[in-house]
Amino acid sequence: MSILIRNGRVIDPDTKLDEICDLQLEEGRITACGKNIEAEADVILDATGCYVMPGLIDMHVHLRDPGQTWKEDVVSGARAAARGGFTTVLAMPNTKPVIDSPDRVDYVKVKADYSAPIHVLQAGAITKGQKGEVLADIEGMIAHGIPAISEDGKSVMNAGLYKKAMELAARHGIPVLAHCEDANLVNGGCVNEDENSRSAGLPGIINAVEDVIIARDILLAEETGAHLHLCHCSTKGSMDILREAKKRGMDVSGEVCPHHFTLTSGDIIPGDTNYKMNPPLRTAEDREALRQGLKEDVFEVISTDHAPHSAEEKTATMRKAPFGIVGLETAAALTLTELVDTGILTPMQMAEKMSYHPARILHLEGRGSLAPGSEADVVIIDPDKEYEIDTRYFESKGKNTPFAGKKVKGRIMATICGGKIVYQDKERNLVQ
Ligand SMILES: NC(=O)N[C@@H](CC(=O)O)C(=O)O
Ligand SMILES: [Zn+2]
Repeated sequence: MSILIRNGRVIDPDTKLDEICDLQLEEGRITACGKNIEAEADVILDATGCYVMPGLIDMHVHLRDPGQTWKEDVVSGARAAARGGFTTVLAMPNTKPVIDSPDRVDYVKVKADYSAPIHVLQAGAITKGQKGEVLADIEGMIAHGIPAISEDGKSVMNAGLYKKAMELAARHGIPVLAHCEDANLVNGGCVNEDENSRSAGLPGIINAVEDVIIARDILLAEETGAHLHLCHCSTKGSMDILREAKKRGMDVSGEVCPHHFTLTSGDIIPGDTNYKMNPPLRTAEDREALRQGLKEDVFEVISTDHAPHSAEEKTATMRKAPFGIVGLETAAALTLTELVDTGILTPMQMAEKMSYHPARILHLEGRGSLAPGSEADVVIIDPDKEYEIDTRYFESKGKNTPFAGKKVKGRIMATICGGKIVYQDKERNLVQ
């Protein structure tokens, strides 16, 4: 199978190329990039007016498989990813049961290999059952292919245990993905602690819940030499502390999710649990700091924290409903609309944060790049296409998003994974 993508704006952070040209894919690899490639191809795609980027990579998704497959499963999640322009996702281990052993890593791997249209990677939990008491079989899971460890959904509150996990991660050269939340400071909070939470009479979550653990984890990473990656940063403090750590030359990185750079707690529609996620929507000051941190590359990654829940579960009250919103099918459009179209990020930075840096941090050889020899994982995006987000078209089982009905600019036209077209927009046919 060979594909020739003609006349797109090819944006490749790896080779720093940003120009209108053609891209050739053969037998699952990128084989050529240049102007007016004269070659036979099984499929020719006309990408005029579109960005052609390395397939997007999402370092933070919840696929709910095993155990809660009414919310999502490996296959529905992977289809949603393909529709969102993603060719690789990393699933978090807070499933039921928790992915804390080589066998459970294999379960996801086998299911994905047989049935998922894109690459699905699995992160291993840090402690058995995410109970925070004893370490999981981290080395066993590394032998079975996990690219990272994470206790996502919570923090490992025992710093001594966490330090041991970091030492293992450092020894094996894999990153530690840190969900930063001090369990003893949360205090039953369900939204950000501010005048909005107080007027709604809801228990609030203070910024220190996140910042205290970010600071602790950075000190532990400094001590152990582990690569620390901060998940879903939401506060101004996270940006300030991360920037300081980088100034000291530390190997630490951080991600921001589209909802945190788009919305604030002031946008919450009272009682609408599609605005409830963890960490919560913060203040305008926090959002500005996140945007600035993305612009200045303090945060090198945009991830979705795709967290599907069923409509029934989300009909509960703000206090009782589960935390989390879906993100795979809205992330590229929100990034384009909120950050690229506004001049905060260049298209190149978008490709860096949504593909190149995730590949680099997770050590995914041959991904996040359009250089010849790389895997033929490519996304074609029309940055000018305007439309309203409509959850009826979502491939995800989860429809829990605060962005339903939002007008956005930027649409995935095609997703190619391993040299195969795994998603194509129905309105505009690129095939010539
Ligand atoms: N982010 C969320 O609000 N929820 C996530 C957990 C997490 O990513 O921390 C989930 O698993 O539902
Ligand atoms: Zn988390």
